[in-house]
Amino acid sequence: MIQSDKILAPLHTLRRILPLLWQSSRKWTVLSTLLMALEVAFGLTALYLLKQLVDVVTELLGSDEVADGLGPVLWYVALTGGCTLAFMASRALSNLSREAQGLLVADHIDREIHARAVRADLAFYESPLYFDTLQRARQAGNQRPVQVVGNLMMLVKNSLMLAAIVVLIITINWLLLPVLLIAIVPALLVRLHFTRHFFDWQRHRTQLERRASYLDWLMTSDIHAKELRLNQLGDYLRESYADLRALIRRERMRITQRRTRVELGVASIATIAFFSALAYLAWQTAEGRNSVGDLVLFLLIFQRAQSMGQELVQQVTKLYEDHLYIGLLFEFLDIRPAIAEPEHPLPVPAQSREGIRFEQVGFHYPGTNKSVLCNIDLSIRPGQIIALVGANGSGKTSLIKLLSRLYDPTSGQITLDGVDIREYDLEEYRRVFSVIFQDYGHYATTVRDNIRFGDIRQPADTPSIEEAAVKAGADSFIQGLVHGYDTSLTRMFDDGQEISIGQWQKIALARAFMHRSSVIILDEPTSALDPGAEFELFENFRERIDHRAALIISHRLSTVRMADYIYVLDQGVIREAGTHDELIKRQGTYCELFNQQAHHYREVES
Ligand SMILES: Nc1ncnc2c1ncn2[C@@H]1O[C@H](COP(=O)(O)OP(=O)(O)OP(=O)(O)O)[C@@H](O)[C@H]1O
Repeated sequence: MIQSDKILAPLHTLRRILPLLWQSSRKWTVLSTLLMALEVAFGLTALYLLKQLVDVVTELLGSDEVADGLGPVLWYVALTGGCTLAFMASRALSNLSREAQGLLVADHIDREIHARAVRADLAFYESPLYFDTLQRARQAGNQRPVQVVGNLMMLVKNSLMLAAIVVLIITINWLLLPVLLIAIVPALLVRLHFTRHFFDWQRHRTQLERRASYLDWLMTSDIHAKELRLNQLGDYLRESYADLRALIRRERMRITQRRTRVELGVASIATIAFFSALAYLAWQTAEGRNSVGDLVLFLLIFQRAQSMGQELVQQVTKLYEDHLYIGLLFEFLDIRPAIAEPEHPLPVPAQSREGIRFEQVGFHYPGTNKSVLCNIDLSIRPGQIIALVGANGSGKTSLIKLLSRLYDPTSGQITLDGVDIREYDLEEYRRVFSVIFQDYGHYATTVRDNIRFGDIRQPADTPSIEEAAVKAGADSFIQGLVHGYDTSLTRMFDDGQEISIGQWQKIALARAFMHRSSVIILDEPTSALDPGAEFELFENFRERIDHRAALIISHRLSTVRMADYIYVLDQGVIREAGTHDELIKRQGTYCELFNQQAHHYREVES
């Protein structure tokens, strides 16, 4: 059963490749298959005609009517020449169409990989398995599906030619057939074995390769360039990289050396078999049981058969390898997000009445069992400004991730107007929010696009971009840039300009203001802003956000103070909740934190 599964697996791969080729480019798929079939047909016909020509010439040489026989000879010459020309033309066109098809299929596969990557659950990025699968899919290469069809055609062609040669060998002496098998079959088995072995090794070694790529990236990217120089990490990283590469190289060489030894053994057996056959034929010829012609034919044909067999072995190995690697590609393409659309999604209410409620929500990250949030009850009513306060690691960002459905709770539920948010259309639901995370994006594109990414459905020239920048306090510095809103940011491409971290944060704020969402979520929105900018942002915050609801995370309690309601998180649990005045009166954690910060300022003042 297992064996038959193994044999049928390449057929299964083929069944998946064909629709992929068909989806990528119907026209080129039909054309290149047709041209490849023509190439094979003309190639075989030309060979057959050549054989006929030789037969006719041989017959003619033996007859007295040479002049009469010239007609058919010329006829065969013309036919063979025409066929050879047609073979060359179809081969050239077939190569051309395969190349065109290859480019389209490669782009199609990239698109499919990107489609999976942008929809994959956030949880995937937290699992090394995701990166391994992605790396392997990339390793598989986007040209393989096209190669498979080409290799398959060549395999058919070579098999037919080998079959013809086998028939010829049998006509000399059928006992020579096992010799041919000894020359081909063990080599095939050895190749298949080592292809699988190498594939398994590579699969097993994906993380090591990724670690090496990571070190390479550390040494060559700009992100760590400052620390790398100041902490003089260069030599350490180079050594670590060299050690990893040496380990990978050693393991690989070990496999290659073993393969070379076994292949040499197999080739020696084939050679011994060949010379034994030769000796046998020579003996038979000496005994008069074979003609000298048979002996010469054997020498000529057998070598041809052997090289044909080698090609065949290569093609079968290649097909097997393609099947293994394409499996890796499909492994990635088969990834399905767990945060999925419900079967019958509900439309999100245009105007929320009750707002959002967390009801006894608990959460731990996939693959861990540490509880990050526990029995959370929290509500955000329309137009209400909520603040979340808590020490590092208390679960504030995780709560936002649940709210924006980047993860689903492990217990309890979150509702919008009384309906579990898992019932809503996912994309529509996510549009309820505009979020800036602490690690917001720095996009290497224009200022305009950096802001427009907050609501990509808007046109590039929408005045909303400038309005959002004004609200975020970013407009004045943007006007001062060389090309204003059309300035390209980061130094990654020509004409790009770098800006300060605080300026990046203002652009991220503008991005959040760009989208006319019902709820604005800001995770540490002012950590890099100067006090003046921060004061300006929160001075008339409610008007700035057009009286929409907001959820703000901040360690600066001066910012938190203006919120309508404050939740204090501690180790994933809500310890206190209330307005600023209520919490101060309670004299709990919030009051203590607030007094610590206020005391510090008072000290500075005095
Ligand atoms: N992707 C993750 N996978 C597993 N655990 C995580 C992940 N992200 C955060 N955690 C854990 O969850 C807990 C809460 O993290 P979270 O980022 O929500 O805290 P936070 O309150 O936002 O902290 P900070 O104030 O430092 O931003 C921490 O103990 C952290 O180690």
